[in-house]
Amino acid sequence: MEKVNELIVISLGENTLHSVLEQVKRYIGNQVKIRGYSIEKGLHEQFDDQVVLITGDIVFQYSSKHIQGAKKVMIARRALSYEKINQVFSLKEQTNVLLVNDTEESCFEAIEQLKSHGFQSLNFFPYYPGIDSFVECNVAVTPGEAHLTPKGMEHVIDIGNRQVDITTITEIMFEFGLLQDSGVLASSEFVRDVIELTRHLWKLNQKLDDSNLLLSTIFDKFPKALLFCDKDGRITYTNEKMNWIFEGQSLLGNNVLKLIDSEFDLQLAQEHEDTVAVLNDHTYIVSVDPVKKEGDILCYLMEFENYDTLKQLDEVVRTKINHQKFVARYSFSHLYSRNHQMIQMVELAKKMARRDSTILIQGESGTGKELLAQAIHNESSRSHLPFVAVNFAALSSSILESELFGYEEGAFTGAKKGGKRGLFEEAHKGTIFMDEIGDAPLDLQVKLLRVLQEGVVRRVGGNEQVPIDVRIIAATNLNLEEKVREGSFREDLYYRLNVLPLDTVPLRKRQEDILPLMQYYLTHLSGEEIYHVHEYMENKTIDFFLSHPWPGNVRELVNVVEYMVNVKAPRKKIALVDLPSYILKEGNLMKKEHVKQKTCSEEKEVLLVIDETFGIGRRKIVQELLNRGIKVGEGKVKRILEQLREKQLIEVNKGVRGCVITEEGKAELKKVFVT
Ligand SMILES: Nc1ncnc2c1ncn2[C@@H]1O[C@H](COP(=O)(O)OP(=O)(O)OP(=O)(O)O)[C@@H](O)[C@H]1O
Repeated sequence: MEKVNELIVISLGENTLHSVLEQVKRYIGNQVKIRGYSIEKGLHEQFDDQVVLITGDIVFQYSSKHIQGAKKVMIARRALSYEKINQVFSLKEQTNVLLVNDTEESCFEAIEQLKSHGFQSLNFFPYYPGIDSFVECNVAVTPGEAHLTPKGMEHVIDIGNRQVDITTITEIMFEFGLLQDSGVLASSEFVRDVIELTRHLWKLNQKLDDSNLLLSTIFDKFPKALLFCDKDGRITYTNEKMNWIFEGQSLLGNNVLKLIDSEFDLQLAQEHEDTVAVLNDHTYIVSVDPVKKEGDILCYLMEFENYDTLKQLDEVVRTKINHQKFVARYSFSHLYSRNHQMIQMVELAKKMARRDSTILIQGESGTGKELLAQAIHNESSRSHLPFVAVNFAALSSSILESELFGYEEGAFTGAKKGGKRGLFEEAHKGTIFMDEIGDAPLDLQVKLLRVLQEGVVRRVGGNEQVPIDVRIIAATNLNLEEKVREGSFREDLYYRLNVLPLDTVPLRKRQEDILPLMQYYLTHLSGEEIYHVHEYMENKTIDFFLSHPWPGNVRELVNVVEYMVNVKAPRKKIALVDLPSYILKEGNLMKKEHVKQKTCSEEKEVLLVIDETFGIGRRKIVQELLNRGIKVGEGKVKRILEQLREKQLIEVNKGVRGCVITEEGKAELKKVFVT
């Protein structure tokens, strides 16, 4: 029999015919002649001994007489075009949709296919030319037959002609013996189609990714912690600040109700404007907003604002507004520390606040001595009465005297008419804070002592004794014991002041406080809610801060934070180079010293402690070494002291004078620490 090299394609409508012809020609158009016919236009030929491709079962019914003598009849399997189907995804569940096609059968076929592709939740109703009646719908979906949709249809989605699938193409090729020659070509054509489709999907994805990035950047810059969760509370999105509440860990997929304290209720929370909730041991003001689409709740947006910070800001604002001359602004809630020694000290201070005895606060500059004094006053029964601060380092002896004790009219040239009440009188019934008391001139010390002993003041130029009832809190960053030994501070005054001693701890000895204090002040000074310092600065900057010696203590830290808040560029974290140069220099110096100290023997460590703390006893040396991370028992320190004494590097005195370094000792230290 003569070899047939022609393919006959028969479809119901012209539209489908053109689409199928175009597709089949792409694969085998070079090797096989292809002719097409539609039932729509009418069939007049017989296709005996021909190879025939029909576009559906229904075509068979209409063309059976013409193709019964055909050599082979194949039915094309056709798939939906994924490229165009995405519009159907935008339809809401349970929407009534008119499926428009050229025949009843092709309508049902397309409906079946759409359902099998996951569109079960749409209600499809068929529409084809000649249908008796049909369900009125607002939306029509059609595979390439948009021209058939009934008039007045608002929304028509054309998902395009269905594509002849690869198995049908393979069947045709097999029939024409082309599989070996063109099979590769056909499959590569098919692969190309798949690649095209993938590229298209990738582009769509890319667009989604871009808008996601945009949105998450906006959310990350938002000043509060945010999350989205579904109706059951399962978290679907969190911004950076939210993650920092949980120390940077991702919360996606967790249930927000399990993260919040048990009494929290999503429904109730959205009815109230602000609800208080506890998360990871901190209190937050939470507001919940439902995100709705066409009346249905899609998800919830939850905002969290740090309640503790808000409360403190509120207190500061209130005390600033109320600020009068003699008001203490700070309370214990402003004094932050996780350090064991500091916590104990604060507990002690709270107890002392209840009594009236004199307190002496000793500690390095910037460690919060004044803050502590104000907190003690505000915790005491005198809190509603004046808190008067006087700085002994800032004023000369004569001015100090008239400021403290007041003066009578005509007491000296320039004295005010009618005289002036002194600070002791102003502080009557309240507290007087004598800052930098170590700098008080000796002559004034005598007068102070008398006031403390007798509870009366005498104005400059006056004779009258004015009784005063004040609570005294003194502070110094100098070593008063040493000053007593040197003779520059009166021993009797020292004992009079040192009734209730408190010692603040330098920041370098409480590393655990550095980052929380930074976070606290970043939030206060930037006006933004900073949930974790990592939001604000690079890891290297954080490491630097953790190893910085902080000679200016918390005051220095507050200054650095203020500097950072001023220089920080939007969307950029603070890097080391952004820090003020003085702090970088301090850091380097410290590192060198640290290296040297590490190489130093215990004997040298003890010598160093004695050098730094004039007249120190054995027990205090052990404690000081511990503070520096060196554990040496008292017995060993005793032996070391003995050796140092034998080498004449120190003098060991009995009683208060303790151990003192000698000139030889100092020279020895220099040898160790020469760079
Ligand atoms: N534990 C702390 N928590 C929060 N802020 C602190 C703390 N300690 C100190 N500060 C802050 O550090 C700064 C310096 O504190 P303060 O003036 O009380 O130090 P000081 O020891 O009195 O310093 P100086 O001896 O130089 O007078 C202040 O802004 C204070 O609020």
